[in-house]
Amino acid sequence: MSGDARKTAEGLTYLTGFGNEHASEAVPGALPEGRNSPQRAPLGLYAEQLSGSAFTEPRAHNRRSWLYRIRPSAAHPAFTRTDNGALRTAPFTETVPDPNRLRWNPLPDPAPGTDFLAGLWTLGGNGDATQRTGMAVHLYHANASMERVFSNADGELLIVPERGGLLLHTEFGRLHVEPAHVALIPRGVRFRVELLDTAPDGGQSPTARGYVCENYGAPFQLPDLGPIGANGLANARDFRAPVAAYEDAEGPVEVVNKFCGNLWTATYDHTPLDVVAWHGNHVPYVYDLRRFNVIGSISYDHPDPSIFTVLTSPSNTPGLAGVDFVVFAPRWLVGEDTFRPPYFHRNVMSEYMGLIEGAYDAKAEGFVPGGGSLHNMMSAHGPDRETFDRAGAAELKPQKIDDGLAFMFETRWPVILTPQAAGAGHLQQRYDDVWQGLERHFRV
Ligand SMILES: O=C(O)Cc1cc(O)ccc1O
Ligand SMILES: [Fe+2]
Repeated sequence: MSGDARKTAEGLTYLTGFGNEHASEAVPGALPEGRNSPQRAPLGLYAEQLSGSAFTEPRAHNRRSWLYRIRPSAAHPAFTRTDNGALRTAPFTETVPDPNRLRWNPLPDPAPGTDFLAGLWTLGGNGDATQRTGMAVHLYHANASMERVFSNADGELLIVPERGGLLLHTEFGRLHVEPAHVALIPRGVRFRVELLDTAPDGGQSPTARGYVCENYGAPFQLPDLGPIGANGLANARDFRAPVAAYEDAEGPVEVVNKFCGNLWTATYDHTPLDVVAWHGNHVPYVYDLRRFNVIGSISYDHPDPSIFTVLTSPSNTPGLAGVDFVVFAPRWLVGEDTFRPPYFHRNVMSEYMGLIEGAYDAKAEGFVPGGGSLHNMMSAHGPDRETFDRAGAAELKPQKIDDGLAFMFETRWPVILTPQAAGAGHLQQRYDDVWQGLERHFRV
């Protein structure tokens, strides 16, 4: 059942609830009653199904939406290849997998006129888009709104803004997303990105920067809660889907489609964002990370960060995610006789981390908003020397961590870099040094 439609501060109305069977019409009567595909759809619209799962997947995993649109999506000319820019897709085979701990500064400024699509820059990833497995880590840095429309056949896109608000014009309606929010565009859904904010330095041109997890595998879902109970972590009611809002424009519109790793373009004679009504569960959504209900230890020890999972893309092995999206949100630390920051560890999973604002409690410096770190499978990492020394000497009174918002894309396979990430000018050269000088304290 669909949640209530709610109006937000940004003036947009949303439908609430994760995975719901939503329904929305921008014009009263546009949505057929009692059937999906009447002989003639209301108001002269075309009915079209968009499937996000095989028709026959179990009901709990079945995803599809019905769209009622001015023109059917099929009405378009042939796509032709266009330049992929800095966007790359799995399989990633161009560099030797690197066991080193790696860290990057933010992307350099884009050339004038760079829209969200042109501003996408792939760091690396794993799996194979044609096999619908694995993931990619992208960053974006844009300074122009999209005039064109984009869709991705290869997977869903989890957009994590770090700088600048975005208005996402999707086939399903509009979503507003800003730093500390995330947005998800499902596989195949067409959208364009309008930049909302001017540069922080007071410059007039808008600017937007952030991260994207492209998930080729099973769609993100909420993690099971097990003994946590019926509530907590990301609560389903805080996920917001758009209400139907359509554009009705004739004239040339460029539509770009990423298919098996390449960008293809076609010039339509109308906008494809012409959906007047829809219903279904294959829908885009936004989520405010500040709503995350952080659960942690109230006795001793530092729990594994799986306790901070917002969304998970499961594999066929229970508990083994293709990719998890994890947030390190403001929280209290109260553990007694406990080393409170992240521990030293080696992990069979591979960890890409980014920073949305402030600082991260395992790194005293060098890990900056807009930057990122990669700790691939089994690479040894943890607190830097300064953090280790400080945490070992700290008085263990209750402590609020509220000066930052970090996240992790944690994946079952190593992240293989693109050549542009391996050779980037903004790749830090001496990251290993943060673990230099950890002194020997052993005494018998
Ligand atoms: O490496 C990191 O900073 C991420 C992380 C955080 C934590 O609290 C425990 C384990 C872990 O990998
Ligand atoms: Fe880690």
